[in-house]
Amino acid sequence: MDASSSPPLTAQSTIAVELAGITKRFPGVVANHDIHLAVRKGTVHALVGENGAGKSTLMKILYGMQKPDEGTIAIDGEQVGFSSPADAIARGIGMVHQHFMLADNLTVLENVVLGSEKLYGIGGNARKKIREISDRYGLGVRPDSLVEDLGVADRQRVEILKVLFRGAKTLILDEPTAVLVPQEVDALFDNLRELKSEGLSVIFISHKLGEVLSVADEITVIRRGTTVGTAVPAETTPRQLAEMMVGSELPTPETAESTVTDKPVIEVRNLTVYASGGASLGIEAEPTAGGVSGMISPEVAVGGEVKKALDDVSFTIHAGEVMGIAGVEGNGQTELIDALIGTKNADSGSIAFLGEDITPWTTRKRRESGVGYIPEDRHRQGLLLEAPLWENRILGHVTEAPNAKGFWLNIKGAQADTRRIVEEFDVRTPGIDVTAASLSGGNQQKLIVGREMSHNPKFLIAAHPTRGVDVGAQAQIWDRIREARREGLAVLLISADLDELIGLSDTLRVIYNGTLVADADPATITPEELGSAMTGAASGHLEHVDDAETTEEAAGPEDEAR
Ligand SMILES: Nc1ncnc2c1ncn2[C@@H]1O[C@H](COP(=O)(O)OP(=O)(O)OP(=O)(O)O)[C@@H](O)[C@H]1O
Repeated sequence: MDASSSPPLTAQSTIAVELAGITKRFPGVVANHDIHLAVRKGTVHALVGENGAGKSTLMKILYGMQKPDEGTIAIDGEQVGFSSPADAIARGIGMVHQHFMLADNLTVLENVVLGSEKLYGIGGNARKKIREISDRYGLGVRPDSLVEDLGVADRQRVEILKVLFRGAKTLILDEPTAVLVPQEVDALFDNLRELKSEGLSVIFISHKLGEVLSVADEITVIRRGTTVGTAVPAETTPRQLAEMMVGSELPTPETAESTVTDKPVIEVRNLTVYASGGASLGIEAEPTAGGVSGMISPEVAVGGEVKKALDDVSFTIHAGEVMGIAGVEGNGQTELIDALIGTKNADSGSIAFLGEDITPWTTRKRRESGVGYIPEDRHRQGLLLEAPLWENRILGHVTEAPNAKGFWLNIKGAQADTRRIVEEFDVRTPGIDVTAASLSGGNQQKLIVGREMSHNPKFLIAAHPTRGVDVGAQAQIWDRIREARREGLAVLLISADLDELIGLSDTLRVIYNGTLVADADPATITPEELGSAMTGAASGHLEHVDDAETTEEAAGPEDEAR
């Protein structure tokens, strides 16, 4: 941490935003209780806390999305009352959501002016303003680019620009680094420093405590709905911060030992999947926990052009092995997951599970045979948001115990098991009858992981298994995966969290443009090297993967124990 770059935190510094005595109750839950947060002008203020601690609720209150039951908000020393985000925006509050909200088929300019046409019109003036903001804060945004052509980091910059365009003086960034590779995180932090130097303030929510300590000027810690203190990064370690969040000392993580065996669980050979959906193998689209399989034949692809999203991919994962796949989002990971779980058909190639060719199997058959699935998008694919937790327990496992007894649904069994999962995975909820939507993001994730691990899968597809999950719960989920791996579970791990990929994987592959371009040794590779490889610039530490033979060798049990 470069403490010298931070402005002095004196009592004289102007407070840009002050939330005092904020209390917010939901049925059965006090989400915020007497919270105090003071954000100084020209600083990055981090907000940290366990899943369900109340961070998002507090920010929704500041952004006018929710009304507090008690407490006050002051902007530049003046007390305000917000009834909607429009009120908050008018007072200079901007929010960049974790899930980007841009329209893909529109240009940057169109996206930015959408809804605020009155400010600078929709033509030359708006374009000029966008360029001006982009130059001023070093965002490098081009007004006429089509959003669908932009990568994740560029889209995020457009979101930031959109908020600045509307006159934001305080920006709320909700887990902005969750989807970025290390180099992109550095670039984002440079942007934040620019914003600071122009006198703007940033409220930064993150579970990545190392990043928090490197970018924040001040940190507010929330535990179970209440402010428990503030920390100055120069005087705090990640561990101390985590202990403040949890309220107790953290256990020292166990060292991982290799459990890889020579028994193949999943054998993927020459798998090719077209971006447009893939040719139908005569299986009807079926609603599953993995979503509804969409089988658009290549002929209907836009413009008649068919692009390979996954091109001739081969690998083997053995019992007891976690194979991690690193890659910038959109390089074929989604299609690989879809092909493995069966929501998209292979256009050529094969998938064998415990020696049996499952390429033509339905998603349901795969799941019933022992394929577990933690999906990428928990809202669209992992949960029924408006259904109670116990119904979500059944999702994707309708025919299996404890949810079924013979041909019948066993509701009592599902409910009892939901209570067990809530207890065991520390899902913070007032009960199992509340809707999944009312859980905080991290707690929704814990519920999904609990559900999938409860069916003792033999092969687990884990996409971002700890996304949005706090450090304590992350360690717990990793432990559960390691424990199951010791029992012979094979795991395909896809994650944007490079520390997770390196920490959990036995073997590590890099996916780029739909092909596995390299493999890496998790014992020696650094997140930075992996980040470079992901953007297509493979470093010397990586070996080239030519074919299935090389792949098998690299994945073999002779891998050194770590
Ligand atoms: N609309 C709602 N209805 C009922 N309960 C809610 C609602 N929104 C939030 N809660 C509850 O309030 C508490 C705080 O949730 P919040 O989303 O603010 O936590 P968070 O700190 O942002 O967590 P995470 O890090 O997991 O995103 C949780 O117990 C959550 O279940």
